[in-house]
Amino acid sequence: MTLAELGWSEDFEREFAPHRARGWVPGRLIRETPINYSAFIIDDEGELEELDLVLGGKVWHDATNDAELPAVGDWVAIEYGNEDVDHVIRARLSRRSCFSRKMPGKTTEEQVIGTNVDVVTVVTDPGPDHNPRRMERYFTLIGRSGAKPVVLINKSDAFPKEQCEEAASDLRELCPEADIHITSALKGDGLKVLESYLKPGITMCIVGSSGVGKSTLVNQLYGDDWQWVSEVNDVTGKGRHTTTTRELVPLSGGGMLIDNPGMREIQMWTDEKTLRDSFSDVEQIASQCKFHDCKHGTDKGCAIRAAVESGELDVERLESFLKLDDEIEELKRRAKKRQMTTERRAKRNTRIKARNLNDRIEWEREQRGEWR
Ligand SMILES: Nc1nc2c(ncn2[C@@H]2O[C@H](COP(=O)(O)OP(=O)(O)OP(=O)(O)O)[C@@H](O)[C@H]2O)c(=O)[nH]1
Ligand SMILES: [Zn+2]
Repeated sequence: MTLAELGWSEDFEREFAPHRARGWVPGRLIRETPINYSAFIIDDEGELEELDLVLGGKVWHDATNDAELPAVGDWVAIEYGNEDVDHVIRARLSRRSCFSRKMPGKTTEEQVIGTNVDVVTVVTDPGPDHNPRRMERYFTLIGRSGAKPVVLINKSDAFPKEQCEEAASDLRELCPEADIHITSALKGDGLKVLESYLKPGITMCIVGSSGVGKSTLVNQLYGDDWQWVSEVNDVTGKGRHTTTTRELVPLSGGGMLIDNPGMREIQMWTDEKTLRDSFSDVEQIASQCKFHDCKHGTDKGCAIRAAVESGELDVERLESFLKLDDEIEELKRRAKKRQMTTERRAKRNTRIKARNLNDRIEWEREQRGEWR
């Protein structure tokens, strides 16, 4: 295997020159845990090798926020350690693209899901999942990342041809930059489309609602050597293949997939936004209730109840709105659990600093302003 097959390019090589001069080697991050990172490197024999790394003090120090810290997909400069000293990330190369989103909940912190992603594939279907408003959110997210948007309108075998074409033309209108394909994973043409993008060195993410055929497609890509278990019961990642699995997977046919819990949650997040948006008229009325935590029952000064009484708001619509709140509560509960995991992760920096004596010395020296 070569660096190029891992996504390395001449631009990276140029940026890496000063690091090479110091004897550091390039590696691509494939995993991030609360205490360390793992990366792929290409060893002297041209073999793919996996290394565990700790974060160097300067990299941590130079990051002005969490989003600038190394993340899965990043290229980093590695200083080799030995039996007694950890391998250390000494620098992060600039990102060609960055797939991120705002963290769930009230924080405005940006959460990086994957970097140096070339193609983001959204899988949907022409029937129950077809939802231009939700797709618009995906397109915004992908557009911001710098990756190429590709859509598979899957399960074409189960819907009339005209319905597939109609869905495709809706989406083409919505996002002319996107490649829109009508596919059937069952018939195997979905795999062909994915493979046409997955040239050597190309990194792809696959997102989309539950049940649209993502794992079917990914399992076809992996072939016999892997199974993608997409059932995620909760945010701890339970039910996934394994929690310590690589989040960046090289495919035997070329190209790589980035798949991590954040990627799977995009679906949850977009659904919450779409759900809320579809009731914006009711939300608007609710915002005029006297109490911000109004249950719209017997509370004093309830604008919703007034709107129902005056006929401005339909009772049935109110009922689904009230149910919607429960649904969103459930989504938030899951998001919060996820955020707790992320916050634990944010604490890793102190631990990393304490983990490695050399790094702590370097860190303390920096704190005293002795760095260079
Ligand atoms: N008719 C038809 N069914 C499909 C196709 N692709 C997948 N399915 C079926 O749709 C169901 C859901 O497919 P999955 O691959 O599990 O969907 P997913 O997107 O991974 O869903 P989650 O696991 O919930 O994230 C399965 O029963 C598949 O066999 C297709 O092209 N045509
Ligand atoms: Zn009210």
